[in-house]
Amino acid sequence: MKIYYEDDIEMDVIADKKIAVIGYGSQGRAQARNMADSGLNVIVGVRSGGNSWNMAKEDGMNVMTIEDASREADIVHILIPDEIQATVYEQSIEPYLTEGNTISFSHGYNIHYGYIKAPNGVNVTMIAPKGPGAMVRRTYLEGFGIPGLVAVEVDATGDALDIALAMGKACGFARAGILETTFKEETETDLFGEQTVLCGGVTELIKTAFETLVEAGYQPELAYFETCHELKLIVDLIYEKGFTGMWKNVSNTAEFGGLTRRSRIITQETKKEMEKILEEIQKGEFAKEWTLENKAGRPMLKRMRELEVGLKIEKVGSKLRKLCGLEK
Ligand SMILES: NC(=O)C1=CN([C@@H]2O[C@H](COP(=O)(O)OP(=O)(O)OC[C@H]3O[C@@H](n4cnc5c(N)ncnc54)[C@H](O)[C@@H]3O)[C@@H](O)[C@H]2O)C=CC1
Ligand SMILES: CC(=O)[C@](C)(O)C(=O)O
Ligand SMILES: [Mg+2]
Ligand SMILES: [Mg+2]
Repeated sequence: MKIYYEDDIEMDVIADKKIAVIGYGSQGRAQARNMADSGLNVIVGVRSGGNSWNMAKEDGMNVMTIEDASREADIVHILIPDEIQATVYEQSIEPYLTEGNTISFSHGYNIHYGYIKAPNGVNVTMIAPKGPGAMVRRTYLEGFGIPGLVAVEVDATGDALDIALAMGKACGFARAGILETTFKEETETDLFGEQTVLCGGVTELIKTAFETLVEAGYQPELAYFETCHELKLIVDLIYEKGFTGMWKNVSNTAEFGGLTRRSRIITQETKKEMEKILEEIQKGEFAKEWTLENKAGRPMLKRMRELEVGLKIEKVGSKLRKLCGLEK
């Protein structure tokens, strides 16, 4: 395991390079601004006249079409949604690549599953934050950063790793540490983490606990505060102090109850299901399912989004977040 920090990384390898950030969404806006604020020559490549174009202009970025940015740049950092990267790459990026260029990602998905293949002579690298775009920007401005992952799939120029690390340092990731990995390991662990814990698992856990209390007749507002709102405060303790530190900060009652009951909630059955989900990721079955969903116009995702918005916890939560000023 190799972790790189600020002092391990030289910036001169990209000091005179043009870096095109393709996409100006969660990661694109954050990483483009961080790299520009770190003194790099950043171009934002987005669709002409769209919301991202206008936002990037308002942020004072050097904005071009994806084609022009890809033609102009030495490094093309692709930060558009995973499910459309292959199409946009084929139509608007690959035709403009030249020998010695680098294509760079913040998720290994399209390279790992073979949806994007780089031409000979082009580096393929990844510099990926382990956190959402908003936190990439916020922590950078606070003088710290989000931990990052770095990987090199193709090193055509002999300095692909140095290039990726310098980009990560410019984004602030080296302040927290950049861990060396592979496209395969990043892709499989990122998909697994977001499906079973970070996004999927945690919302199902909260939703189920909230519904259990409400169906038992408790006030929905109290159920929301107990099972959702307070979770951030507990996770912040784990983030800062680990399990042991968190247990030290809650009551002995909570500690005894939590330690004796948690394995009745996340059971051996749960572990078996996690192993099955990981296998689906490793075999490419999830990627195939996501590709088919997009080809069909995302019917399942649209339906699930409608159901999510209609959840009781969303209605109760929105009311309470507005009352305390968290939500506009
Ligand atoms: N969202 C996150 O916090 C994280 C995302 N990533 C990775 O970063 C990459 C970018 O993800 P996000 O920033 O979440 O994407 P996003 O969904 O926020 O990107 C939206 C942006 O992509 C562009 N875009 C959207 N549709 C387009 C189209 N059809 N043609 C051309 N441009 C289009 C627009 O500029 C738009 O603002 C992905 O590979 C993702 O897996 C990695 C770590 C965390
Ligand atoms: C924020 C992040 O790291 C995720 C959950 O992997 C993602 O947005 O894809
Ligand atoms: Mg992730
Ligand atoms: Mg992800």
